[in-house]
Amino acid sequence: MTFSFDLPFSQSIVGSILCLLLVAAYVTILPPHSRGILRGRRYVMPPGPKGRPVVGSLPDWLQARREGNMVPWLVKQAQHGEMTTLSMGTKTWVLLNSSRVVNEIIAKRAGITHERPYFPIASGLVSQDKRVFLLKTDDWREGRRLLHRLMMGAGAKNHGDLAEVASLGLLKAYLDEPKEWYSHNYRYPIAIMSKIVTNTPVQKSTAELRDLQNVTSSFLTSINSSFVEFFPQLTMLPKPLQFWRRHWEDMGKFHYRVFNHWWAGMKGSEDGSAEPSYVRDVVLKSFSGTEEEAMYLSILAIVAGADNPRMTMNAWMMASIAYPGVMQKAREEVERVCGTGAGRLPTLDDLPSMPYMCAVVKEVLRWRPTVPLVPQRVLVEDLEFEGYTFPAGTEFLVNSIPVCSNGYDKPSEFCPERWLGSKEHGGGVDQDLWQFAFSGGRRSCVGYKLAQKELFVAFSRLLYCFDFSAGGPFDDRKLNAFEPGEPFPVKVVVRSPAHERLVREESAKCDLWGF
Ligand code: HEM
Repeated sequence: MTFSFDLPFSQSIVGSILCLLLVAAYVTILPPHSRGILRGRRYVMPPGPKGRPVVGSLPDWLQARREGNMVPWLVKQAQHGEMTTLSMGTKTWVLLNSSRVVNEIIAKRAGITHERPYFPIASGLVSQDKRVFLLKTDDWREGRRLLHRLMMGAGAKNHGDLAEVASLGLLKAYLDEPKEWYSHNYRYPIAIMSKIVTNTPVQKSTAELRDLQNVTSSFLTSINSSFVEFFPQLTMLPKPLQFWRRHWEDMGKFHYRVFNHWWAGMKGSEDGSAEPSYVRDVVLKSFSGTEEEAMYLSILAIVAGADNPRMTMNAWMMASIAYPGVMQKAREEVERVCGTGAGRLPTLDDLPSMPYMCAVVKEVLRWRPTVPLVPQRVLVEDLEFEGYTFPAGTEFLVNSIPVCSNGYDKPSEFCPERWLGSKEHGGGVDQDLWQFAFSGGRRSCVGYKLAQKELFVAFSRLLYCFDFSAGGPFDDRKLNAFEPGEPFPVKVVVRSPAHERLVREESAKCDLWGF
């Protein structure tokens, strides 16, 4: 009797405890906006897709990434309005779909939106917790200060000269190896950054450059591409059960090997006889991190300073073959300033006289933004904004394609004219921050000033000296940014013997790649 009474009683206790544990476990994996009831608050979020129980929209996102459909998926999410709420496993994502809300939330409220979440895959396994770009703010601050000093400090006034000199290497390479145009588009910003960071010319083989590009592409695609980024609790499982680890750790080891190889040539010899440089005199002397952290920091400047300009130059090339009429107009402007018969190469001093070319640079950045989804910032305290209440922990992401389309007339057209005419947007290349391309707030791009100069110099000089046409069928929406070979077919031809002579004479004044 006692036995038959005790068993159901003890069973119900065990059952209740199990239920409680399950509820507690479920609550810990709820995204922040669904935990309002626990905090005694009701959060009012912008609209978004309903998603599935527990995982929300995560499976759709991961599938879109796997299939290479990330951009259309992101564009579709913007149909909900200026902001879209997505439940992503344990995370609440809010996509910012217009320049206005990026400015309001990321720039004006930077004090509470500069934090990064922890990325167990992209930052942990792939970057060994050393890539400054993804670090939490306390660990990021010192590296950022040094990067800022490098790109915005006193030395920055020479960056335009470096771009002009390196562009001579670019022109010569286009002349000698026109089929390799896409490789030259990478070596050009690498040559500039190498000089800025190490004060030495870039002396790397094509294979070495390809490795570095591969590292950058695989790093960028590792961000937010594993379900573990969205359920970080899984990293508490015993290591043998973490079946995903091996893949990402191997990637991290490859990145480390490539970085180490570059670093050996960057830090100078042990006896301190290296040229004075940012690495030797700033990073190695004043950075409080380990040498490995110094390596990641120094190489971040090179890869970040090379990859986005590379992709932007490829986008410009796409615009050149898809919109020959626009480029002809830009060329006529350059010729009005530099002469029609291969008179002289355009320089940065010509910039104020070339508003159309400045507008071309801006339009390339708007037309095909190189960072379609800017990695998230975490809100550190609850925020009331325009009728919404966002809980601390909400992750804001800049959804660049809608940001670069919303509010623009015929946004899919490449139309530099849209930047001319109005006082706010017309004129010089360096007139505003162009928030749409370089993000905003405390973590925004530190290299935007250099980018504006080097793109202006490269586009105006290439256009002055070469003709570009399609070398086969192409789709102007497919830039194949992470393709190791030619991303789309282009035929490059020097415009005339006089232009060839100009390139040869100018480039002979400097060593290879201008330094
Ligand atoms: C067309 C050229 C470029 C574009 C479109 C671009 C865009 C961006 C974007 C969108 C970010 C992310 C900001 C965020 O997370 O909110 C970024 C970060 C960064 N960019 Fe650029 N960038 C360009 C050129 C450069 C250049 C020339 C440098 C030279 C050093 C550079 C250095 C960096 C660095 C170091 C970061 C990380 C900043 C940090 O974590 O604090 N970028 N860039």
